[in-house]
Amino acid sequence: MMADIFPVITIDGPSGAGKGTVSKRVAQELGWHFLDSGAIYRVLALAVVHHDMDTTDEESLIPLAAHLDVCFENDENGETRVVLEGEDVSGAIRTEEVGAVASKVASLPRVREALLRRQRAFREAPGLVADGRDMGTVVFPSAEVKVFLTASAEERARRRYLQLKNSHPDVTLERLLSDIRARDDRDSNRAVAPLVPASDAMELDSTSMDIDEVVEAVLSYAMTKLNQEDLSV
Ligand SMILES: Nc1ncnc2c1ncn2[C@@H]1O[C@H](COP(=O)(O)OP(=O)(O)OP(=O)(O)O)[C@@H](O)[C@H]1O
Ligand SMILES: Nc1ccn([C@@H]2O[C@H](COP(=O)(O)O)[C@@H](O)[C@H]2O)c(=O)n1
Repeated sequence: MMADIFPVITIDGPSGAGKGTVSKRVAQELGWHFLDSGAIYRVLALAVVHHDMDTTDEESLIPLAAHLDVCFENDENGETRVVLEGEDVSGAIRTEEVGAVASKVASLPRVREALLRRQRAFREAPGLVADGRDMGTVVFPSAEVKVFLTASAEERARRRYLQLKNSHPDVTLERLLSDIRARDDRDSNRAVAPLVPASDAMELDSTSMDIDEVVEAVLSYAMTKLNQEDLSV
């Protein structure tokens, strides 16, 4: 497959570990493309809510996933706008409620399959940084560089709280921690593409690291791996 010639860095891990933030920064440093695969599941979840659909009805969700009318538009500040059926949903998809629906529909094997091609299409020149749960295990198993980014559930809830408290004054740390634990449990224990590190992934615990330290650690690991790949061809 032609697309396989472009290198991929995958960053998988649980909710709030910092995958999106770090992947975006790494992609900017390298001048590569960026795939936020969670946003695709979140957009699907929002469409399910908008259309008042049953999250367990796999047959009805497959066509919705396959023909999801979504586009990702980069604005002049480098921010990505997520547009679903013509409506800017960039903010609406970020709530824990939408995350919870996303993790329900993401447990349906044929829904995941329907989204595979859309995700793989992001592999373009000069390279791709992809963040999610199964980037290194299922979507890009041949990726040159794989990272599994974690942090304690308490630290992830704290990060999410700081992120949401101004826009959603009703959020509480306790509620976020229990939502994160429920989502971890669902994502890790589903039958298809569960949240597990790829056997060839570097595991990085960011609990006591700041964003710059994580970005630096990922870039330095990626450079080593990519140089090794160059030498082996
Ligand atoms: N190492 C870090 N230290 C402190 N805060 C961080 C760190 N990494 C990320 N954050 C902050 O934590 C919040 C969640 O980060 P981010 O959205 O990147 O996580 P994520 O793993 O992509 O989550 P999700 O999978 O739910 O989308 C953001 O507000 C981000 O700025
Ligand atoms: N590769 C992926 C990405 C996401 N999911 C599911 O979507 C939920 C929301 O993802 P965020 O990264 O935006 O939090 C997540 O809880 C997963 O259930 C997935 O299955 N595979």
